[in-house]
Amino acid sequence: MTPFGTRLAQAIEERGRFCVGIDPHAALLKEWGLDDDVASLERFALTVVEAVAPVVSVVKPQSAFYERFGSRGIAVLERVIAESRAAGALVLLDVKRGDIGSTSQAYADAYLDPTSPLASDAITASPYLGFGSLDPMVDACHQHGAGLFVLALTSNKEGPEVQRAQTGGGTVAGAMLDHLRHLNAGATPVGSFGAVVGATIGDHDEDLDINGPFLVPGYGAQGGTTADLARIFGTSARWALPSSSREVLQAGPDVTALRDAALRGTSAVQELGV
Ligand SMILES: O=C(O)c1cc(=O)[nH]c(=O)n1[C@@H]1O[C@H](COP(=O)(O)O)[C@@H](O)[C@H]1O
Repeated sequence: MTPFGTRLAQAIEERGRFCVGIDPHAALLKEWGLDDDVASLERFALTVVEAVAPVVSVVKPQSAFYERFGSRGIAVLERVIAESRAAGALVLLDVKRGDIGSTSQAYADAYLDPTSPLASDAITASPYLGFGSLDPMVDACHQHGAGLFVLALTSNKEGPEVQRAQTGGGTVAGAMLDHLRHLNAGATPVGSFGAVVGATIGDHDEDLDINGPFLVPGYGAQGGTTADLARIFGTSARWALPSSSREVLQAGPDVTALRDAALRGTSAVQELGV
């Protein structure tokens, strides 16, 4: 299987650099004139897939919004994943998993093994049980050409308490970035092991030269802008993938309006020229 980093580079080349989060919030279902039930969840999510999966490089369904409807919600998530991939988008499943190694293996089997019903191109992972606890996921990525986006500097205001804590040689986030740099060493055009760095983070002193991609949430509804991409990533901005959920989803339920919102997002990044 072609490595995820190579597949991401190809998708960006063809479709530009923008990720749409498919997050069916209860408030958005209401805004779209839908009920808060599983039929509405399906209608919402598949409308977004129809609108954006044929045009953006990456979609990012956040699992919690599907899980809250139980097994029938998970069945909708399976369709979102399969139909998005069939339409040519890479699927980054936002599950933020992390556990002891033996359980991480089960998460790898659930999300990264191509024979699983929830198999995705990449997932988000939390390294805060120790980066090495993610080893089974890293191995699965090597085996199946999948990708991992590891939380480094998240977009929420509570993140710095843990992520900016000093370890002696630098910050906790810096240690996570070091691990990613090591995993991506020598990969071309870019490695498969990404970092999550929010568009809302303030100034930082981290070395973001990890030869890997960045998922950049916090863009749009949380206040992040294209100017923040240049500010935060500097020369590493080429592989920074801004991700927006609510700002795009608010354009629905009209399919054309949703697609236009996604295309505007892609153009804004392109115009930035970094
Ligand atoms: O991993 C993520 O995607 C993520 C990391 C982070 O630091 N901040 C963050 O907001 N997210 C996710 O990105 C999405 C942000 O949604 P909007 O604020 O509506 O664009 C949600 O699905 C969050 O769970």
